[in-house]
Amino acid sequence: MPGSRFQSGDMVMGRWPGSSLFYEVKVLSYDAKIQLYTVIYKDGTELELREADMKNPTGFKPSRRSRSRSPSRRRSRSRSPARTTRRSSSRTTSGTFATETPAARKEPKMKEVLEIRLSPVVRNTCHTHCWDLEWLFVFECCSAACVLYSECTVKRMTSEMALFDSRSNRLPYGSSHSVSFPPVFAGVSCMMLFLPVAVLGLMVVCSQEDASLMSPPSLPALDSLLDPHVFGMVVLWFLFQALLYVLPVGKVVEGIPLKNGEWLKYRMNTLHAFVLTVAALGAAVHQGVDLSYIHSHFLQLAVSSLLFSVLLSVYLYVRSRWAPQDQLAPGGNSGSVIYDFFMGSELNPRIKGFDLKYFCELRPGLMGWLVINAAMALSEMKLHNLDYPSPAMILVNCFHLFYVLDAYWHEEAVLCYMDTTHAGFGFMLVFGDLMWVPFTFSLQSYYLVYHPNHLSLPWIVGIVTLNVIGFSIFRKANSQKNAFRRNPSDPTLSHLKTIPTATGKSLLVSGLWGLVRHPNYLGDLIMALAWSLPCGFTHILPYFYVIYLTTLLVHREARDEAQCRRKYGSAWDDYCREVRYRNQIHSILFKTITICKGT
Ligand SMILES: NC(=O)C1=CN([C@@H]2O[C@H](COP(=O)(O)OP(=O)(O)OC[C@H]3O[C@@H](n4cnc5c(N)ncnc54)[C@H](OP(=O)(O)O)[C@@H]3O)[C@@H](O)[C@H]2O)C=CC1
Ligand SMILES: CC(C)=CCC[C@@H](C)[C@H]1CC=C2C3=C(CC[C@@]21C)[C@@]1(C)CC[C@H](O)C(C)(C)[C@@H]1CC3
Repeated sequence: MPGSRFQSGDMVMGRWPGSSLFYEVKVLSYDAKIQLYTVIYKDGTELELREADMKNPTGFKPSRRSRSRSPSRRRSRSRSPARTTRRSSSRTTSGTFATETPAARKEPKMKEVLEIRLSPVVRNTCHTHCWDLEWLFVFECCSAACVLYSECTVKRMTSEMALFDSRSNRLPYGSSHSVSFPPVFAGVSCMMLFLPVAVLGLMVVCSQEDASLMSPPSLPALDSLLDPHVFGMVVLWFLFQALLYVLPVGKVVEGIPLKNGEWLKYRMNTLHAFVLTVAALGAAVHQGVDLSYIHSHFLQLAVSSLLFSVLLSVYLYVRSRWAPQDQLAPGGNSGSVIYDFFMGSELNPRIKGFDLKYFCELRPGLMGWLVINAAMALSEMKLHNLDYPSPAMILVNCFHLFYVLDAYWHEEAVLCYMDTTHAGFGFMLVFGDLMWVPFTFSLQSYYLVYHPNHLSLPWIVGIVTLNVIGFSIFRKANSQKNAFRRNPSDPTLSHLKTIPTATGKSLLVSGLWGLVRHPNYLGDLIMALAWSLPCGFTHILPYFYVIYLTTLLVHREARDEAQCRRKYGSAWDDYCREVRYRNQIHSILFKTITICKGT
């Protein structure tokens, strides 16, 4: 391998992506064009690494800190004869550094080939301009949050295939699925603290005249943040939406089959609920209720939503302790309180027929987001003495409204999304649905209240066109896949080319799914960009949503690829050969993120 530092066959230390841990790897090849080494870890995991993520073993001083420090790890070791054996064998063979990769610890039986590409280092980053620093900062935060979110979910999803102790539904001790996997355990704890603080921090910065992440925020008094009156309003909002959910209107459909062969029923009435909410709010405004209260109490509302999310998560955790085993999410009882609290144990927690996860995913948060947007438009008019909201505010409001209405129109499809079918309902999703969605997705309209941005007609046309393109891709891709999954022999889909798999399901290889893998993510990202552009280019903050979604979907895509490869085996490889492109925006942005992380 001329020109490269390491030669094929060399044993070196390679960084495990997303962590600071190094493991022994063997160099297989080097691609000079993309400057990446293909390496193989001891458990068979093959990855592509850049040179900066590889070190010479000579003089390498690894540490075992992360292993020995994790209390949960210590606990599970001592309880687990299997782990003791494994540990001692790994210690004797590994010498002074870790030889098992996290993947091996997670899934000892299955060797997976992850498609993670780390990009070559580009050293000329521009740390001089404040805007660039902001980018870097937001990238860092988002990548950290989303990597951890993904790692947690990967663990949960891969554990579906693990052998469960049939009586307790605990993962077998010593199995790779124990929650002591250090980045996950530490990640869970950090995320629970970091995410709410991040949301509040973004909101504070957004309300400042200079909404730069680099300027010191003027922090509000802590005791002003929790207002019992505002908390009461949050509870009322939740109860009002719950009331609309149980109204006997709208058709009832069956979800996907559960482990016990049961089919849960769901009432489809989000659109009815939306219309009734608009009517109720219209009546309230007519009666003199001032919606700009939402703007003036924005932080207090977020803190109350956080408190509500915590209380709901505690309730979910406690009730999951008594839940029958067949109602738990895959790997839903890991044995770690903190992990189960965060990830959620029950798959579909219900109170009688009231499905808490399905309700939270679509209603209080998404509808709350729209109400916040409307309140921001009113506040903008009030603050700047306008007869109408500004064009930028109208665009942002319309785009978001359209996105949510689309989700409601295709409500049934949500029953098949990964979060509904696989994820437990715990703090992560509760917080995501009730705080993250309404308070970060509305940052653009909040930003515009204090930072008006003039849009010329060509810009408006350009932005609307971009949103239409993004939406068309997003909708067409999701509809094609959903229709195909619902009824593969639908005559209207007979023209689509497919690849059969051993599971009996087929993979679409034509239409949008034949052009690029995960075209739905691409459409979502293009829309996200169109939502930020009305806010101009003065600050990075309105682009938070694009950055969040990119990082989330990049990892979601990597996770889904790994999962599909395991599920469909060689048929998936055939699909990848046939559809060579992954979502290209992902690759570019993922590379940018890793470059930023590496510098
Ligand atoms: N706004 C936001 O914050 C977020 C939005 N989203 C959006 O939610 C939507 C759903 O996302 P998500 O559930 O993650 O993923 P997808 O809807 O893309 O589902 C992935 C699954 O689709 C199936 N699949 C993949 N390729 C093919 C193919 N070629 N033919 C047939 N089936 C295939 C596989 O499942 P199987 O084979 O088992 O059917 C795979 O596991 C997306 O549009 C995404 O953009 C997601 C997260 C956050
Ligand atoms: C970092 C962190 C707290 C992550 C939590 C992630 C959740 C906020 C998102 C996971 C998947 C989501 C989806 C939507 C909203 C965001 C969450 C909950 C969604 C309901 C938005 C509307 C779309 O049309 C959708 C239905 C496709 C989408 C489904 C996934």
